[in-house]
Amino acid sequence: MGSLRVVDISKPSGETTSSLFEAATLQGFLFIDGHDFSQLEVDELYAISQEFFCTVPAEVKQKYSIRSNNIGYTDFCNENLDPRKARDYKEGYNFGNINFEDGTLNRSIAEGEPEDSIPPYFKDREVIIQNAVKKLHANARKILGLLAISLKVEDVNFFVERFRPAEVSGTVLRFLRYPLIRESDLDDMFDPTIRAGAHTDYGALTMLFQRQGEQGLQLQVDGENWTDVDFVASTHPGSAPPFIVNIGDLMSYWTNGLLKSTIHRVKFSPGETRQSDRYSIVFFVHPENDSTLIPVPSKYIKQAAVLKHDSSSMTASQYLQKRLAETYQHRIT
Ligand SMILES: O=C(O)CCC(=O)C(=O)O
Ligand SMILES: [Fe+2]
Repeated sequence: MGSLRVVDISKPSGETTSSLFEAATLQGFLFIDGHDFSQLEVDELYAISQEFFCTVPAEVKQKYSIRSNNIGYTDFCNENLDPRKARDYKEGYNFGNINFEDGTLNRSIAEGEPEDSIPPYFKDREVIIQNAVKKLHANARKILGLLAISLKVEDVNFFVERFRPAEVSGTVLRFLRYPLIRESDLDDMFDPTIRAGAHTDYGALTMLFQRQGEQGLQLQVDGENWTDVDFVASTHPGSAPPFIVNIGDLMSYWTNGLLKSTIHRVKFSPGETRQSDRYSIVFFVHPENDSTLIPVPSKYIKQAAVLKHDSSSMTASQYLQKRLAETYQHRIT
């Protein structure tokens, strides 16, 4: 497999949708250029993420530990993306239950549920994060609309109607930090080269910013070999680099496997030459909680059915709960 396709969505055309379709059906991974994020905006998000992980004391971060609603802080070795392997050496913070219309983060939705308060460090920088999630969600809806066209879905609004900005969904913004590991830091607890175990994503789409010199993401397209995802620069001056988009399990269910939810992981080579930690910013896009996972009405999908999934009786939120339970294995409440 060569490097990933770059699709520019700034002026969508027939070529854009066919390119998107090819990448989503063949690799399940691609780069999106022509989004509306400037380099400055993304740098600001990285700066917030970095300062949070490196300056907020561990006991404060732990006060906001991740709960079963997938909101909060996840500590080193808490998560098992590949449940057969060692736990992941990374830390992260998830914002969830977001209202993408007004940008409210971590809103409480179920009556009687304790509120997911935002760590004060983030609270002080809330507006920047709110603006970013609103834009991420708008970009996601644009990509979903283009996918609906490329799939020839009978109702071209099929996807966007299931991702309304103010409705409750499992959509999450996640800051991740994978610390640099030196030979002297190694112990037997974990495989030092695997930073996030092999997995597929649980949602519909994932959007991911990675920085130059901090690669490590790998895909397994053929079920055997791992391919590195390189860094790609934007063709638009002043713009942030293209973000990576990958197809998640729900989109695969919706399309009878026509769009690929590809296995991936984060791995660094032993004796790696990086000088710093790796940070990534990930936006996991989920449909409204009660969306069912029926194949979308498209002749194309009927004809091309690759996989018949037995998921039609499940909703998006039931599927998310099932996958989170496997990942955390009783380590969250
Ligand atoms: O950090 C990355 O590059 C990818 C992380 C990932 O695949 C995930 O959290 O689902
Ligand atoms: Fe992932």
